[in-house]
Amino acid sequence: MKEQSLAATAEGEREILRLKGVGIRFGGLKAVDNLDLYLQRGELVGLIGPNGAGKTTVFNLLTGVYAPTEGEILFEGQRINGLPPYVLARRGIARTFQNIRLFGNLSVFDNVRIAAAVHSRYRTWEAMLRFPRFYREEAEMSRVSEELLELMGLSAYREEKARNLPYGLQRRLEIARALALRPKLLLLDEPAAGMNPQESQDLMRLIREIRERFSLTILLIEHDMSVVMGISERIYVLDHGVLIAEGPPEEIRRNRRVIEAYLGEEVS
Ligand SMILES: Nc1ncnc2c1ncn2[C@@H]1O[C@H](COP(=O)(O)OP(=O)(O)OP(=O)(O)O)[C@@H](O)[C@H]1O
Repeated sequence: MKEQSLAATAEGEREILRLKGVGIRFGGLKAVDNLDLYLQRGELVGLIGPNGAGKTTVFNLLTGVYAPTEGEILFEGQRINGLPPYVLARRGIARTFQNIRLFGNLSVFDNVRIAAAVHSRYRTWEAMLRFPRFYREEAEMSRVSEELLELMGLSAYREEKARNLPYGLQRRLEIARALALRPKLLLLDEPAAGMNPQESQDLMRLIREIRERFSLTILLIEHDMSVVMGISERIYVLDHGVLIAEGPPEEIRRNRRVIEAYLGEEVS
């Protein structure tokens, strides 16, 4: 009995996220139905499926945009159902969006710098009175933001308005901004959308690099099969809100149901 509970604890520590029978209904539509999913710490996992399968809805459930109508979401062993987005961001869940959501009129640097402020601990009155802690934290946040721009290859665009960046760089900036939240779990929603093959390859390399460097767990929605098959250790496949397969890329590629629902014959 004791051994069993020890094993359960060890499993709990390895596991960062678990969804148990999670579902959400929008009126008559079950966008996600009875979903079981887990992520081990440090894993890089793909989430794929046809348009409208429920992938982005899963991200919205994980980031508190929606509360599940059924089931349970555990993050680091704790139930997070229905917690608001800012709490989940502070707990360590960050995301990028399918439709890029940057502050277009702000500089590249400020987009990252604002996100870094999520963890600032000084109080408003300390900022107003310019207390030392305010200056220390401001300097630290700026330093981290500069580093992230450097890492993402964006330093040269530091003062540029975000809206003026080419599309591929805007996607990189979104990732930099998510990293400024110092996440444990990073959710990437179609990061390679609109990129040419070379940009996608560079992005894959970068995603691997940031995972190592920041000890991240990554869940990735992506329609570009060369990216998702090339980078993921495991893949979940949704169709009409239902999980139809889970496994390593080479299994998913050959899975009959996945081929019929999504991949078609050419990828197999
Ligand atoms: N707020 C909402 N209200 C009503 N229906 C919604 C809402 N959000 C999502 N849906 C519906 O839920 C289903 C799943 O949508 P979702 O955006 O999660 O799919 P997806 O797999 O991310 O698709 P895509 O690959 O096109 O981005 C769709 O039928 C969508 O219309």
